[in-house]
Amino acid sequence: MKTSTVALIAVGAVVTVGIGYAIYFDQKRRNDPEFRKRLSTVAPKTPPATLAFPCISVPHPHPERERKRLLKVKKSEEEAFKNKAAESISQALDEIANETFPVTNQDKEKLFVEEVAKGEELAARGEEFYNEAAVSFFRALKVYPSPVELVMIYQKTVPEPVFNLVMAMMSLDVKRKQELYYKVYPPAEMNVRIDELPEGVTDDGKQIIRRGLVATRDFDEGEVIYTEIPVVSALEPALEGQDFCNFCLKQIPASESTVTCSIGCEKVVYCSTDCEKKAVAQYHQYLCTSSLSLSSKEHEFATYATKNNVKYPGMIARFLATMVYEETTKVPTGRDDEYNTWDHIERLRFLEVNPGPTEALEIKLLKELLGPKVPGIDEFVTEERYLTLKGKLQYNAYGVETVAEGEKTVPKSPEQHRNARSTSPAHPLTGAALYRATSYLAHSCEPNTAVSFPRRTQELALVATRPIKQGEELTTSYVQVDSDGEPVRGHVERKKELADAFRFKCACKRCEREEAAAASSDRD
Ligand SMILES: C[S@@+](CC[C@H](N)C(=O)[O-])C[C@H]1O[C@@H](n2cnc3c(N)ncnc32)[C@H](O)[C@@H]1O
Repeated sequence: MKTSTVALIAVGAVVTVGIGYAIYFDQKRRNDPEFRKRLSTVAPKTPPATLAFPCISVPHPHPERERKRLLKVKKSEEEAFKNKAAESISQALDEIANETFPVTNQDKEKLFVEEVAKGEELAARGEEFYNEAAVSFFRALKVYPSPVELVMIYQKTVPEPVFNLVMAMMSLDVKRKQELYYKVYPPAEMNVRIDELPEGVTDDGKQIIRRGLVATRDFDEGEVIYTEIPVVSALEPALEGQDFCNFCLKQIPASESTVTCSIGCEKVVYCSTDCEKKAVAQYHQYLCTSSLSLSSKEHEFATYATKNNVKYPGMIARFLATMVYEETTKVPTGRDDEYNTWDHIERLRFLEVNPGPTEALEIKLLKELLGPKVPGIDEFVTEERYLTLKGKLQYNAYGVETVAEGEKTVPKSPEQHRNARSTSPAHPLTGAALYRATSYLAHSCEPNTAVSFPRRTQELALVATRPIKQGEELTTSYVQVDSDGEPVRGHVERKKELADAFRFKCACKRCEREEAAAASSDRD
């Protein structure tokens, strides 16, 4: 193999797949569990034991015993080889984690060419150098814009044992990054951590684990534990284009003038030029209906949402656009402890959304809207991924309240999400939003926190409703429990609602007390 084979093919491949958005969706594929599953079926394969531990063949008088002995030796050699390979892979990854990777495209390209050449040269020297060769190929993979394409090129050009080592490094790298997530997120200044907690027991006695928020210090009643900006949000369709900001969901006071869309559409307004700029950059450039005919895909998408009074298709479109924005504007540092929007969302649990004609239509509209503008989106938005995203939004999003009760009547949308002040369901919801940390906030019928929107924007503040000790789990109410300090309904009704909407059995102290009281009055 010529020294430049990989580099030559790789350059060709980048040209074919195109750079830009395609890069992003390619990276997503690499992190995709399905893709990883496919990888794990090819790697790590154990090279023949003779490679590292040549078998010593000694004639033996008992052929059957000898066969068994040889089998045993072979098995333990293979095991030792696997362990040794795993150890050196792990060490190599530790070293690579401490390296600083280049930021500019020029420097990345330089590193890529150097590492690939080094890898090829080492691989050509023979088995003894396979580990080092794999490390070089892996480094090249780290800076290459389209890793999946490069893996395919490696598969065709690199000796099989080296390829298997590169694959094993890739798998372990993804696994490590996943495990690191809850160690670095949420950041310390949020005063909470995400812990594994017991959720209950299955019918066959297995413990169910969920993740929840735990305080990392003490809090007084009324103290703000953290504030959080959502990953994605959306106004109620009925408020769009009126006096509500399309970006931060704030109501624009009558004394202030609204900021209109700089691209020129009349469907949305903003409370400030700052909100307008952010919205256009992050998502509105893909959704804007300006200067387009009424039959355009943008109009069709917007009309669908208004006519059916639904926010989630629009939120999914925004979410995908935001991912593209993030990927094309951020300065990569190559650090393993940095996570993007998808990394956050990927971890959230969700309720299954069944495919039906509504979802099929939404996927079609979304693809027609974004497809021509975002290369790679067509393959990325599979039916499964769309339903998963919708399920995650429906399960985890909060209703956002940016107006006081009685200030405005907003038609309720048919979509399900948790309401911030579930003790006051009459409170009008301005929209819905998905938050990274708050998504992990569990339910209790006597919670120790409340979700609020003190700036009357999408920014959420989690407030302690009683003194909280470090290490205590934080909870809020997903459903209406009290009204003006008086219970509005009993544990049976609350439990039913929680089971229907969130599929879990509430076992909070209040439910326990009420159940015990009901049981004792039944006995009397
Ligand atoms: C909004 S989701 C939160 C899940 C979280 N975002 C995650 O991805 O792990 C709500 C789910 O958390 C679990 N949960 C919340 N509060 C709970 C509680 N008090 N007891 C048991 N499970 C609870 C239930 O599975 C519920 O359906």
